[in-house]
Amino acid sequence: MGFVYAAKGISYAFKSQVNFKIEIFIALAAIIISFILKISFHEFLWIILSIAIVLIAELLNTAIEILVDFVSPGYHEKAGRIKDISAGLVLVAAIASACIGAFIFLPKLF
Ligand SMILES: Nc1ncnc2c1ncn2[C@@H]1O[C@H](COP(=O)(O)OP(=O)(O)OP(=O)(O)O)[C@@H](O)[C@H]1O
Repeated sequence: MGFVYAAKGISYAFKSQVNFKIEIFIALAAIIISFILKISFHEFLWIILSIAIVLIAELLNTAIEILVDFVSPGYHEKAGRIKDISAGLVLVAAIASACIGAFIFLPKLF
């Protein structure tokens, strides 16, 4: 039944996080563009991996934010620091994914 709880967690992240919705939208767009541009199987694996790291980062960030708010509801410098670092991990994943997407898609477009 672990799958049901996992689905509940992903569903919560989707409903509560605007960024997660945007990332899902970009992921679907990337998959559609992959088919339109007929990228290779290995290139498609990189796209899947890129999508996964961003979604995993966003889920982790969401969990960390909830955990911080739970253990430290008030203002605390360290609570803010943890959230900033957590936001940083999403940014690193997003930049890496954008680079991978650009390296795969751009040469096929221009
Ligand atoms: N309890 C806190 N103590 C100190 N600073 C905080 C605290 N909560 C948030 N902050 C600061 O505000 C920033 C934004 O925090 P917030 O919880 O609103 O996250 P967010 O990035 O806006 O995420 P989301 O929009 O997904 O809820 C944090 O990165 C941190 O710098």
